[in-house]
Amino acid sequence: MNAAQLFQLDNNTTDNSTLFARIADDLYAKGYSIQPEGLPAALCEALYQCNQELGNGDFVNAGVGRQTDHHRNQFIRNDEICWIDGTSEAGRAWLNWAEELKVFLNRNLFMGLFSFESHFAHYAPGSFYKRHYDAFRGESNRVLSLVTYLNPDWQREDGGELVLYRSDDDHEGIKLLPRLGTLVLFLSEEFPHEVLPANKDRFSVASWYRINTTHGNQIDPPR
Ligand SMILES: O=C(O)CCC(=O)C(=O)O
Ligand SMILES: [Fe+2]
Repeated sequence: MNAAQLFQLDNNTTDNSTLFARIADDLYAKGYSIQPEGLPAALCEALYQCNQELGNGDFVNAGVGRQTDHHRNQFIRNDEICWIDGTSEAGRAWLNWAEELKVFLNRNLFMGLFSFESHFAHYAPGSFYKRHYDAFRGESNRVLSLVTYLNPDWQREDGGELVLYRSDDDHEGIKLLPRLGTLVLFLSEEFPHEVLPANKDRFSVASWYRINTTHGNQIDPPR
């Protein structure tokens, strides 16, 4: 990272307004947004470095929903994840950027986004995540999914595409290579999607905005 990028990251001086407006327009019109090289350069570089520095021991096997049956789960997904809690500089910068986007979307689309959760994901060669929804109506408070990718020089023959389906009846979908800095957002309850097996290590950051469904004494989401 060069000095200008470091300054930008530390001082949060990136002007995100054009990017955020494009995302909001897309979400309003289509319910999803794909922004190639959308991730601001300094943040992209910081997340990439941070991901590079993670070791095997930092990742845990991903689960599905609230199930703990890993044997069954591995037929649905077999990636590994590492939650981003803001203890690293890059993690904090990412959470700050996501917060800024949240405020923008709430102001412009009245989405009522409340909290944000995010993890690095590693798909080893051959790993996949079968077609799924990130949230089911009435069962979860995840409303908006956000994914970004940390793979420079990713080629078509490397596989590992995200396939975003517009509905249950869509079996063709929109195929997207997991290229460095591409941002993808979609309404969590509206778009089934899958990750096709990759031929080499595939790194990403997967995230969700949630609404606040706290009622009575039940605090939800917990943070
Ligand atoms: O990595 C991707 O392209 C999408 C990952 C995903 O669907 C998920 O983690 O729920
Ligand atoms: Fe997903």
